[in-house]
Amino acid sequence: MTTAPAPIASGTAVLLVNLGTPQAPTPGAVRRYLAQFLSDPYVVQIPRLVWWPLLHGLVLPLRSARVARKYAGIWMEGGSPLAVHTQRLAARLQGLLPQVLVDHAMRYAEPALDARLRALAGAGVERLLVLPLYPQYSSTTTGTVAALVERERGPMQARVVEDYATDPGWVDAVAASIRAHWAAHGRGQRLLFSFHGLPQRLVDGGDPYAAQCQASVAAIARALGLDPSGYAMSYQSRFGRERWLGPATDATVRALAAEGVRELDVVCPGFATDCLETLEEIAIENAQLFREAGGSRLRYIPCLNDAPDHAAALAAIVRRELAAWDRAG
Ligand SMILES: C=CC1=C(C)c2cc3[nH]c(cc4nc(cc5[nH]c(cc1n2)c(C)c5CCC(=O)O)C(CCC(=O)O)=C4C)c(C)c3C=C
Ligand SMILES: [Fe+2]
Ligand SMILES: [Fe+2]
Repeated sequence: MTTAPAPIASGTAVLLVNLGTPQAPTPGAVRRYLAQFLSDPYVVQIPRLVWWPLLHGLVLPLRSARVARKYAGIWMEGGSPLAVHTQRLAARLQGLLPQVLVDHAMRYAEPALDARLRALAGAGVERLLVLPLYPQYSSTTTGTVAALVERERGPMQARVVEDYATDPGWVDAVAASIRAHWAAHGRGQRLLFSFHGLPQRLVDGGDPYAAQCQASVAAIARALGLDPSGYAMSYQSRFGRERWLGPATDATVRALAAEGVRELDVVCPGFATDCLETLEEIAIENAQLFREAGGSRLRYIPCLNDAPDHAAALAAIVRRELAAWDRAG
């Protein structure tokens, strides 16, 4: 992970950046990961003097072991799903873009973003296109990646893709994955689009995330020819006590069961790769909630991960961004 990539002729590289994930499904590794993640002022905006004792005295001791057990339930042979799928997607993208170097990094944990930036600069990269693996922009995700890139890019010129929430190639890839899932596993009575949540305060303060999630849903539903009565949208993974974006996924899943929906399909187009929040929270926890509320089956539709048309959509975004960069000089 720390070896410098070979120099490339064009001096241009593409860096995929994902959130990051623990190195092992153990309380210690989860604690180290959460400590770094939840110390980022872009993610938690409580003053350090107040937050630090709470984080280290309460949140980490209470959360680490419980969350480690959840990771253990979804761990793959090659590691955490988010790490495995991100690595495979980067390899697939490199195959489609032989003229540039494709690398990947994580905002938290390994391979660390700041270390990859130094390695790329050291390998002679002059121009770096950063593609955060978040289709919808939020200051808590894309924003913190952009800030770290700006601080650590060294002599490289860097450009960050802000979002691809309604990119036609990406929308078509998501729609195709939903159609393929219906063809292989049957189609439920309703399709739920579930996105990671965000404190409502950030949305009120101008974060475009919620509007972009809505735009993604509208575009995917249009590509599928869905009637508004055929789908719903909600936000999952609430953290802490303040009000988060709603409606909440767990309440929505229960409400749909109470309404008489027996077979429910759930897709998570805010996540480029499968992770704890999809494989555990949706496919295990919410599936159980749905059954407890009277539903018969919740079918989780996987993320695009390293699907060929996912890599093709990202390659098209990269080519377009590099061309725009060339034109801008
Ligand atoms: C204040 C807390 C959090 C904000 C704001 C937040 C925004 C946010 N997160 C994602 C994507 C992912 N989050 C994941 C896990 C995760 N998220 C939080 C907290 C906030 N997220 C925590 C504490 C955790 C860890 C798990 C837990 O302790 O419950 C993941 C999965 C990581 C994995 O290893 O699989 C992803 C992906 C987005 C897109 C987002 C804002 C829009
Ligand atoms: Fe999160
Ligand atoms: Fe969660």
